Amino acid sequence: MAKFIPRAVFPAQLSLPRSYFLGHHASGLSKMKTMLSSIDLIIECRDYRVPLTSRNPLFEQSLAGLERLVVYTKRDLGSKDRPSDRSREEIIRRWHAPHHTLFTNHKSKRDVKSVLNFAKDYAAQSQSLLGTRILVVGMPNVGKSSLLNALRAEGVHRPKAAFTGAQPGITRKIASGVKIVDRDEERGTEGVYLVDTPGVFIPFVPDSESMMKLALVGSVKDTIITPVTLCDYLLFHINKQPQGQRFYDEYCGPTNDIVDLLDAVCKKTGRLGKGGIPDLDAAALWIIQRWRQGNVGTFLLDEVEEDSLAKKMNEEVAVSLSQAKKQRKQEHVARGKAKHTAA
Ligand SMILES: Nc1nc2c(ncn2[C@@H]2O[C@H](COP(=O)(O)OP(=O)(O)OP(=O)(O)O)[C@@H](O)[C@H]2O)c(=O)[nH]1
Repeated sequence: MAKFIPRAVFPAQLSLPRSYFLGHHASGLSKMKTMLSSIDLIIECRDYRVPLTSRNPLFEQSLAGLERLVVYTKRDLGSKDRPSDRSREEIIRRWHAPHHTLFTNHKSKRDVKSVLNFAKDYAAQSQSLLGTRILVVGMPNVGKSSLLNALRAEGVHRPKAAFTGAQPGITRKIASGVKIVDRDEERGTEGVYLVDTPGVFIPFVPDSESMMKLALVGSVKDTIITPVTLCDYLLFHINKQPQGQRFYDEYCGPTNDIVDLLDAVCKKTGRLGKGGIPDLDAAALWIIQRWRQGNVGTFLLDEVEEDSLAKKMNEEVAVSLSQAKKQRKQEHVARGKAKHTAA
C-alpha cells in the first residue's frame, strides 16, 4: 500500500470572515483602559494551543507599561509534560521576559497554586494599603473566569464567583473585584482581588488560517465558520502528528479528504439525516468538540520556535501598515466623491 502523505499546506480560505470584534469587546476594552490607574497587576490569559495566534495587539497597546503575568491556560489540552513540551515552555517564557509566564490547567491544584503564590508574593512586595487589584484579560473563551473561580476556591475557599461556558462571550461586563487572598497580618499584606473582564478579540485577523485556529480553540462562535471547513483544518493538523490517524482509525484509513472521514463517522455513529443522508455538519462538530475536550490528540496549532514571536510581531506591523494604506485610499475616494457631489 502506498505510504500516506499528509498535506503540507492548507489552502487559504478567501471567503472566510476575518473579524469578530463585537460591541461588548470594544466597550469592555475602553472600560478596562479607564480602570488602569486603580490596577496593580495584569494577568493576561492566553490559550496554550495558540501561543502566537492568540497575541492580541490591542492588549499590547492598551496595557503597555503595566506589570503583567502571562498565564497560558488549557495546558492539559496541549501538553503531556514531555521533555519537548517543557522545552517549548522555556522558549515561550523567554518570549515574554521580563514578564513572568505560567502554564495552567484550571483543574490542577499545583498550577492554580503557582498563580496564587505569584499573586501573594506580588502583594507582599507592593505593600499596597488598599489591597492588590489584579485585572484578568484575554481573548474570548480562553478560561479567564475559570481561572478566577479556581483561584478563589484555592485561595479563600469560597464558591464560584463567575459564570463559565464552552462558547465565547459568557462574561459581557467588567465585574467588581473578587477576593482570592485574605488579609495576612503576619506578612503585613491586605487582600488580593481579581477583576474579571469580557474577552476581547483581535480587531482584524491577518489570514484565514489564524481565523480557523481561533475558531478551533473556541474564541469565535461556532456559527461563524462552517463546521466542515473547520474540521478539515483540524484534520490537516491531526494528520501532521506522528501517527495522527490513530485518532480516527476506527472510522477509516488515513485520509486527507474530510468528506471521506465525516462520511465514515456518520455511518459508524448513526449521524444520518432524512433518507439515510450523512449529516456531515453534525459529525464535524462532534470531532471538533472531542478535540476541544482533549480526546483527539494533545498538540498545538502554532509552531513554537525561538524567533516565532519576533516574526509574528513583524507580520503585525506589515498588516497594520497595509490596513492604514487601505484606509487612506478609502478616505481619498470618499473625499473625491464628496467634492464631486458638491460640484
Ligand atoms: N481543558 C481545560 N478547559 C478549560 C480550562 N480553563 C477553562 N476551560 C474551559 O474553557 C471554557 C471557557 O472558559 P471560561 O472561563 O468561561 O472562559 P472566559 O475566558 O471567561 O470566556 P469569555 O466569557 O468569553 O470571556 C469552559 O468550558 C471551561 O471549562 C483549562 O485549563 N483546561
